[in-house]
Amino acid sequence: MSAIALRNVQKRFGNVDALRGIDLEVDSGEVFGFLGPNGAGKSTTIDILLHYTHPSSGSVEVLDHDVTANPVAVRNRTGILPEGFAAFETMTGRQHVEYAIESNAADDDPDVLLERVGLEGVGDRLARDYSKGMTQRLALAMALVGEPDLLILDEPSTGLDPHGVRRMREIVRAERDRGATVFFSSHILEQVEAVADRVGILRGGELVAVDTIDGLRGAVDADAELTVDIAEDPTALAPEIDSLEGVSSVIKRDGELVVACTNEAKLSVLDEIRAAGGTVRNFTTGEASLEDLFVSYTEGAR
Ligand SMILES: Nc1ncnc2c1ncn2[C@@H]1O[C@H](COP(=O)(O)OP(=O)(O)OP(=O)(O)O)[C@@H](O)[C@H]1O
Repeated sequence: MSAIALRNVQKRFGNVDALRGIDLEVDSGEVFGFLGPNGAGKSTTIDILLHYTHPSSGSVEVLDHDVTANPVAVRNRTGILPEGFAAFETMTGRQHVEYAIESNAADDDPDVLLERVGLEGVGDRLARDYSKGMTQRLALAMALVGEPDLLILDEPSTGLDPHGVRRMREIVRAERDRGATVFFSSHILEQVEAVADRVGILRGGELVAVDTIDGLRGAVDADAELTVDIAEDPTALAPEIDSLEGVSSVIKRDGELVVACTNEAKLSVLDEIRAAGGTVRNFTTGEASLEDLFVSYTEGAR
C-alpha cells in the first residue's frame, strides 16, 4: 500500500518549472529520503503533499486521500517538521508542545515528548530563546504529537549537533517500527544513508533516481579509489597507468599512487605496475564516497 502517490505532478511558478512531471510512490511504513541540491524542488514537493500549494497538473494522493479534495484529512494524520520553524514569541517550549497536543486533540504527555527529543529540563524556558538546534528539536517534538501515520520532515538535521543528528535517526527508526511512514528531505546523502530504506534524487524538478543507496551505487559507474604503495618512485609509472582503460585519474599523494578507476580496472592497474618493473608494497581500495555519488546524479543541476 502506498502512503504517498504522485502522478505526473508539475508545478510552475511564473516562468520557472519547479517540478517537471514527478511520478513517485512511497510505501506505507517506509523511510524515504528525498534528496536534491538547492532549488531542485524538494520544498515545493512537500508543500504540494500538504496542499500548501496546488500542483499545476497531476494527481497527489497521501494516506489514501486525494490531497486537493481532502487536505484536512491528510494533515490530521501527518506530523510536520517544516523548514525554518519559528517559535511563538511568548510561549515556552512545553507550551508549544501543549498547543500541538490540543490542536490535534491528542493525549500525549508534553514532558515525555520533550524528553524524547532531548529538551528535558528546558521546557519552561521561552522557546524564542532556544538555540537553532533546540528549536529544531522542539519542532520535531511537535511533529511527533498524536502518533501520526505519516511524518514529513523538511531538512530535519538543520542546526543539529552530532548528538541531535543521532537522536533524530533513532526517532525516525522508532517511528518506522511503530508503523509510521517517514518522508524527509535533505541535500546531504550521508544523513540519509543511515536511516532511509529508499531515496529519491531530484534534479532541476525531475526525479532522476529512486532506489536504495546500494542500488544507486550499482547504477552509477562511480569510480573506486585504489591507493598503491610502490617501493620505487611512482612518478614515471603514472602516465602508463593513466592510459589504461577504466582509469580516469592518477595522482601522487604522500608518495603513493592514487588511482580513480572502475572496479574492473583495479587488477589491471596492479598488473601494469608490476609489468613496468614496480614493486607493490601495499594497496588499499575504497568505494566512491556518497558525496561522489550525489554529485554524479545531480551534476549540471539547473
Ligand atoms: N513561491 C515561489 N515563487 C517563484 N519561484 C519559486 C517559488 N517557490 C519555489 N520557487 C522556485 O522553484 C524551484 C524549486 O524550489 P524549492 O524551494 O522547491 O527547492 P528545494 O529543493 O527545496 O531547495 P533548497 O534545498 O534550497 O531548500 C526554485 O527554482 C525556486 O526558485
